[in-house]
Amino acid sequence: MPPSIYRIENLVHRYNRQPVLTVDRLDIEPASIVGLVGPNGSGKSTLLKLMAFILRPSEGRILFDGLPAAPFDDSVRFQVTLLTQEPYLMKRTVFNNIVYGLKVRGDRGRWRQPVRDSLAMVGLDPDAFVRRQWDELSGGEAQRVALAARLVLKPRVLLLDEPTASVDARSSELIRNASLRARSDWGTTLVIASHDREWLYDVCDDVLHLFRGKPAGTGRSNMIFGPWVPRAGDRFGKLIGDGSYLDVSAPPGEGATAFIDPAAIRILAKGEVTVSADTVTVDGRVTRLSLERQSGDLFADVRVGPLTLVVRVAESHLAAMTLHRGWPVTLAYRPDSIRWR
Ligand SMILES: Nc1ncnc2c1ncn2[C@@H]1O[C@H](COP(=O)(O)OP(=O)(O)OP(=O)(O)O)[C@@H](O)[C@H]1O
Repeated sequence: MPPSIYRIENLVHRYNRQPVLTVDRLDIEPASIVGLVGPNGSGKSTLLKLMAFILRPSEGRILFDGLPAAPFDDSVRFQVTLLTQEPYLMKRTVFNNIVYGLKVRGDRGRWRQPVRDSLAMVGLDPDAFVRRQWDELSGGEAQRVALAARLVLKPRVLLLDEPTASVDARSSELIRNASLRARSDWGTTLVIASHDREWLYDVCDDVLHLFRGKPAGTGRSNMIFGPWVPRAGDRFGKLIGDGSYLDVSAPPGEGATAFIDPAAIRILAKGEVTVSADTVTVDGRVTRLSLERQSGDLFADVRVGPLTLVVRVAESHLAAMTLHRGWPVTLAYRPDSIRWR
């Protein structure tokens, strides 16, 4: 088996002596597409910069292809490219922006066709765009030119930080397609940080959650923040409007965050009443149904007051319910299935 393209061991990163990221162990397989999700400040951009070798970890090490990688060393840095959150275009034409990385890497080949190919890959007509100046582009076009400038390198690793943050649905779709093509055409490994969970789950093989600077599990997960209010018995709850609550087990502290596995929540079939004393229910409305590419599992997003909960719809339950966008549903779960952090 080839080594992981990245292996992170005992990594701590600090800014001004404050630890912001701690990763005991993380492996990323070649040609995988891995998502990073987490609240603001959870360390996603820091992790991407460390993986791009433009930051040096305060402690620990990053193996690249099984070998310890020296930050700032061109031999690894040139295999990896990072599209930052606010990509910067130089005050030049689109063509010159795109070939810049090739020049830096000492590529003296013919650039015309690769530039045209990379523009086409992000859905920009090469004839209309190669000669444009940097300031003759919309925000979404600039974002896609910046991505084209990374794709032209045919990188082994493409790191994307919030690639869809300021673009419309069509551009998001094009960025998704370009990411999938980079993997299938060149075996590129992608690591993508995004707040757009649905987009991310659609593109990625797996999604890593970061929470307060630490990995907090993989896959689809519901992360729910307090405040938590005492309820009857030993229950607590989160007020979700109109005097209704999302009930939880006793939180370990005031600022604790609840994680509910989508597979631990059930949509009750029509007419079904609950179940057992240790199960609670909450009403919501289906806002989206999606099929996970890798597993073939069906997921429903259910709006519950201000929250959206992701629920895995078990195949055995599918026949017993009709699910449509906009339909009211009742969710049932056991508060003791909640994990706290
Ligand atoms: N250059 C820096 N100097 C000092 N602190 C920093 C620096 N960059 C980031 N931080 C802090 O490190 C923590 C992690 O930031 P990071 O940008 O990695 O988070 P993020 O998950 O990408 O957040 P967001 O979703 O808001 O982009 C935050 O507390 C942030 O304030």
